[in-house]
Amino acid sequence: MDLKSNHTPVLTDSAAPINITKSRLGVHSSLLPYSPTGTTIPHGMLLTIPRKKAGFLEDVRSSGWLDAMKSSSPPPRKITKDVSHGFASSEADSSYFSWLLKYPSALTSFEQITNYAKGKRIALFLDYDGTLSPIVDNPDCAFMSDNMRAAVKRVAEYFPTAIISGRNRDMVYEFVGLTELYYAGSHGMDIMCPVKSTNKQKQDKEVNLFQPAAEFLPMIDEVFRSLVETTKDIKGAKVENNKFCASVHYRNVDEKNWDLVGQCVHDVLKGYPRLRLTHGRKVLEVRPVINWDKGKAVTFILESLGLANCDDVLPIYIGDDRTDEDAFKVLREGNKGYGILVSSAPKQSNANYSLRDPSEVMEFLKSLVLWRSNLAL
Ligand SMILES: O=P(O)(O)OC[C@H]1O[C@H](O[C@H]2O[C@H](CO)[C@@H](O)[C@H](O)[C@H]2O)[C@H](O)[C@@H](O)[C@@H]1O
Repeated sequence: MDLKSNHTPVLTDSAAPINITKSRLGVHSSLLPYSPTGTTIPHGMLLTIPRKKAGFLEDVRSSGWLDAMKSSSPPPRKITKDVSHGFASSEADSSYFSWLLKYPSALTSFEQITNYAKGKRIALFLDYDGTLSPIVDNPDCAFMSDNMRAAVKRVAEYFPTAIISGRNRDMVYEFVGLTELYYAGSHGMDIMCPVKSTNKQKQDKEVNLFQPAAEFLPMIDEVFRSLVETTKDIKGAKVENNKFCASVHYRNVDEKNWDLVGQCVHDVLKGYPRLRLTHGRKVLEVRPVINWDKGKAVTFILESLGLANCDDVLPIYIGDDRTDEDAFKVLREGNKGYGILVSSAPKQSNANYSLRDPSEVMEFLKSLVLWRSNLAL
C-alpha cells in the first residue's frame, strides 16, 4: 500500500475484527513484524481513519501554531503558601486557589475518592513524563526516582496498573522497569499487556501486543529522518523517534527560533496527508491520522482486563499533558472513573481532581496502598 497517498486506507471493516500481535518478551519488540494473526480485538474497538481536512497545514505564523507552542508548557510555579489549605498571598496563588475549587486536590479529597471506591475494583492508569518523573530539559534523562518506582510497584500489587505514555514503549518500559505493568507507548498506539496464565514460566515470558498503527511504522521512520535533517541546524532542537509518532522538542531552542521549528515540521508534514500534528509540553508530535488516542487505549486495556462496563470498577487516570485529556474525557463522559490532572498552574481540563506535581502523585499512590491494605485487615 502506498502509505504516502491521500487515499483513506481501510485498516479494517466493521465485519472484520482487528488482530492483536502476540510476541514474546526477550525479543526486542521493535524487531517483531506486525502479524495479522493473534488475539481478537475486544468488541467495539474497531478503527476508523478519518480523512484529514483540506488546508490543514497552514503557515505556522498565520495559523496560531506559534501561540500554541508558546502556551504548551507553562513554567513551573512556586506556590508561596499552602493554597490547598486556603492561604493565598499572590495573584497567582489566588487564581490557583479558585481553580482548586473546580479541580480539588486528590489528596485533600482522598476520603471522598475512597468512599466512592468502596466495594469497587480500582484500575490505575499513569502517564509517565510530568506525572511519574519531573519535567527535565533532556528527555533522555527523565528518570523516575527509586522511591517513585517503589510506590508504583506497591500500588500495582493491589490494583491492575498501566503506564500510558507518548514515548516509545521500549523507552518508557526501560525507565519504569516493572514487568508486572501494562505499557502503552506512542500515545496508546503500542500496547503491551502481560499474559494472564496459570503457568508462571509462560507468564514471565509472554506478552500481548496491540499496535493499531502498525502499518505507519515505515512512514514515521521516514518522517523522523526528514525531521532530523530539516531541524539539524536549529540549536537545541531534538527529534525523538517514538515508534508510531515522531516528536520534535523545542524546550532548549531559543524562543526566537520556535517559529522556525514549527515551520520545519509543517513543511515536512505537507508531504504526508495521513499524518497530523499535536502539541505536548514544548514538543510537536507527528502522528498517524487514526481514531486512536490515550482514551481508546484506556478502554482497550479495561476490555482486555475484563473490567470494561462493570459497575464495580473504578478506573483512575493520572496525567499532566494535553494528550491525557482524551483519557480524562473517556472517564468523565461515561461517568466511568476519575481523571486526575497533574498541574501546579490553573488550566482547563476534563479531569475531576488535581495533584500539583510528581511528589504529590507519589503521596497519592502511597495513600491508595495504605487505604487498600487497611481494608484487607
Ligand atoms: O505521555 P508522556 O509520558 O507524558 O510523554 C509525553 C512526552 O514526554 C517527553 O517529553 C516531555 O518530557 C521531557 C522530559 O521531562 C521534556 O524535556 C519535554 O519538553 C516534554 O515534552 C518525551 O520526551 C516525549 O517523547 C513524550 O511524547
